[in-house]
Amino acid sequence: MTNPTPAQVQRQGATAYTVHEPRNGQAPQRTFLLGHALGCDHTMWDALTQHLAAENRVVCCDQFGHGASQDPQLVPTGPYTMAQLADEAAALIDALQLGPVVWIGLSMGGMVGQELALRHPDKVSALVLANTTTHYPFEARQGWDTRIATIREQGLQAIVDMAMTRWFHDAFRAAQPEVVAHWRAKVLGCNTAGYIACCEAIRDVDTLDRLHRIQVPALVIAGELDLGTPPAMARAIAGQISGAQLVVLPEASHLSVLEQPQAFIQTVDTWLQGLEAGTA
Ligand SMILES: O=C(O)CC1=CCC(=O)O1
Repeated sequence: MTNPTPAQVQRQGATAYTVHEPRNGQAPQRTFLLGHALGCDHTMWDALTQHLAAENRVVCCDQFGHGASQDPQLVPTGPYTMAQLADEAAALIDALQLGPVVWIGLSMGGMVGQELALRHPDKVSALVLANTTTHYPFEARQGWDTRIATIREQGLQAIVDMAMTRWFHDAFRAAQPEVVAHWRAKVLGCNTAGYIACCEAIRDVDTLDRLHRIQVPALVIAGELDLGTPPAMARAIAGQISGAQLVVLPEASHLSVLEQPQAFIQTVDTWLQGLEAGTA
């Protein structure tokens, strides 16, 4: 696993975040704000952060109930909504005076990014939406209800192995058990109520009818083996945002940035170069 230059965890209200200033010592070319998946934390982005922070400012935040955003005095009680999580991200952008950011979000982070761009269009200059969806069909929403009920009754331990099979495909789990163990421990390290509250926001995500309003450049990334947010969901997003690019990563399932970090980084880089050249 790639570790970025250490950055101190800081806090804005209930939200913990890290800031990486450009390593080249120059003014940042762009400012990126990175939103992680359910059950993870900002370190999910270590490889991408390390790469982008060569020339850019990179801010990573921990979602309520995750990582270092677990102070019971500060973190709101659930259920959460995607609008609420997006407003929290907007408040962070304002508090840190980040200006319009390139939001990169995976799964839950991609859902927050959609709402952020819809509710606060002045705060987003471009979007990367990875392994995410605009909504869930009825059966999948029932699946989230079942997951929530199971956690309420038996704790996160009861769902963590299922989560690993959704996050990482069979060959990856066999080849890199230490990575799987690391992220399994992250799930168990979440605040149970916060995890459930985020599940409720995810279950109710609903942006499809509004997505056409997004005007900024967008890159949509899918994993060809992702069962939770399959490529069809990515196609639906890309079909609604004018000019969006869609890339389906081979041999990747849900946590594509962890399974295929180099391919993920290369995809983002190529798209950013296209933005600069005016071709994306
Ligand atoms: O945990 C999962 O099953 C996959 C997932 C859906 C939204 C998210 O952030 O992770």
